[in-house]
Amino acid sequence: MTTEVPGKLSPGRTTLAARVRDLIEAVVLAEDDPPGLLDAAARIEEVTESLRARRRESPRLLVQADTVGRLSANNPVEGPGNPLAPPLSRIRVDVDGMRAEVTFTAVHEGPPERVHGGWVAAVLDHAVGRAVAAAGHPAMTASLTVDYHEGTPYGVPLEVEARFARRDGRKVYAIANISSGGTITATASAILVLFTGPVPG
Ligand SMILES: CCCCCCCC(=O)SCCNC(=O)CCNC(=O)[C@H](O)C(C)(C)COP(=O)(O)OP(=O)(O)OC[C@H]1O[C@@H](n2cnc3c(N)ncnc32)[C@H](O)[C@@H]1OP(=O)(O)O
Repeated sequence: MTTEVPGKLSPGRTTLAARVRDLIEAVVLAEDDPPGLLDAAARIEEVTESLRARRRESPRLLVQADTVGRLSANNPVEGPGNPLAPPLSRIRVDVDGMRAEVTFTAVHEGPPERVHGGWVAAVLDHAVGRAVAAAGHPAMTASLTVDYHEGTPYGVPLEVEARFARRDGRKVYAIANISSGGTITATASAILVLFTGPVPG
């Protein structure tokens, strides 16, 4: 079952997700103090159980969202309701494409001081999906080629850009990049295939 929330998400949900994001970072950076860590684990388990007692059937939480129409606030890249999402901010979507900001943290570290390539690819994948939907061609990624030009830093705001390139039958081509302070660290080219049925939210 999905829940449609017109307009904005409830502040409770975004605040909870933000605090859990902080928690995940604190866990990753916590000093190795076994009794302290076990005590924290027990307290977290209590909170988890209280939330689980009010569990919904589906992770989907649909909100109105710009030109895409509907997008889950629990989307794992963009969604402010999902603690796993970095999430994206300052999202601007129009027929020309998508621009957004994202700030990764130590949680996303792959190479020392740099973002894991899988997270960079996830953001680029999401961005091309958003860009083609905004251009009027909602589609699923069939192929994503990512070139990592430089390490992508975390702890600083990064710019994400994606745009629709062209369409050939059901195939939709798009490109995207992620940059830090004007330096492009990774680029992607993607082939997406148009949805044949209803577009999932
Ligand atoms: C707005 C929301 C923003 C969020 C965006 C999130 C982006 C995502 O993460 S999408 C999720 C990840 N992607 C997926 O799960 C997709 C999994 N793959 C599939 O479901 C299917 O392979 C699918 C739907 C892409 C294509 O299958 P199907 O509909 O049977 O198409 P099919 O007939 O095989 O191919 C259609 C065309 O695409 C081409 N094609 C298919 N796969 C590829 C590929 N990997 N590389 C190149 N071309 C391909 C085919 O050659 C064919 O071309 P042509 O029309 O010229 O003959």
